[in-house]
Amino acid sequence: MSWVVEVEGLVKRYGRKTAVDGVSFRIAPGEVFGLLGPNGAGKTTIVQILAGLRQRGSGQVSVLGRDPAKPRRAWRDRIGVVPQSTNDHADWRVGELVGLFGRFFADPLPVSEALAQVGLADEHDQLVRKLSGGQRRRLDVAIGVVGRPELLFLDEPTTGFDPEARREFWRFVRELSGRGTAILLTTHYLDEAEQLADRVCVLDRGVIRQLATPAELGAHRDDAVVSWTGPAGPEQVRTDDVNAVLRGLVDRFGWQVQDLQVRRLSLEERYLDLIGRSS
Ligand SMILES: Nc1ncnc2c1ncn2[C@@H]1O[C@H](COP(=O)(O)OP(=O)(O)OP(=O)(O)O)[C@@H](O)[C@H]1O
Repeated sequence: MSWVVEVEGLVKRYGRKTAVDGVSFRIAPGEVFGLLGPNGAGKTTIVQILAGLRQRGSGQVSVLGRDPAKPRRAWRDRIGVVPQSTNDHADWRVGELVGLFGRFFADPLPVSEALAQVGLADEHDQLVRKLSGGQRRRLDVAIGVVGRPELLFLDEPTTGFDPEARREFWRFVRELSGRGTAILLTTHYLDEAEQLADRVCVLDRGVIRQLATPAELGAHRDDAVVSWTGPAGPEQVRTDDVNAVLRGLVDRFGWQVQDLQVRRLSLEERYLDLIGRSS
């Protein structure tokens, strides 16, 4: 297997702050790889290093078979980057702008096709400043895919989207990966990673807490939450021994335990555990 991305022992420091602390992972062709983590986890730093936009401190990195620290024109043609925030280009028309970026690539998509892929076909002649927030973000993505990248970096692509726009965008990402594009997606949203990613890398404070498929991430939820209403009001405990908790409750209240509920730990709670922010 030839990996699209190979990262081994990546470290990046900004002054005395260690932003990325010994991270290793690989991305396969056509894979959607989710980098999930809270603010400051190191996601953008990793994307920038892999996209050749920032120098690493130490470690080995190979992207499409090359070291991104020494980017070449032909290599850049094979990747697409949708950064977290982009310049505005407010007075450009949508189609002109995508066409301009397309000219940087050897074999760009026709503008109409790039716009159609992100659902902006009808906005070809629209001024960028007249687009909604969600439409602008889709324009960023059209610019990211116009060069037919083999690997696309999407840095928090759906921040500010309404639920419908997010679902549409998710459909687009699935189509793109279905056509063979590998995608590195950074996100704060657990549901987005769960929906889109073949594998999810949970990152916190520069360290990988877990690297697993979404199903595996959920499968580790051994703990349960038992809740009831006692004399002082609602109470709950987390436990890996539900029977012991239930026996304790019966000892206290007899068989009249009010509002008794037992549920599995949610994926969200599991994620918060992983990043050390227990609910
Ligand atoms: N240019 C910089 N100079 C100094 N520190 C930086 C710089 N860029 C990032 N950092 C710090 O490095 C850490 C990781 O930042 P990074 O932007 O990579 O995280 P992130 O996971 O992308 O966060 P967010 O979700 O908020 O975008 C943070 O503590 C941040 O403050």
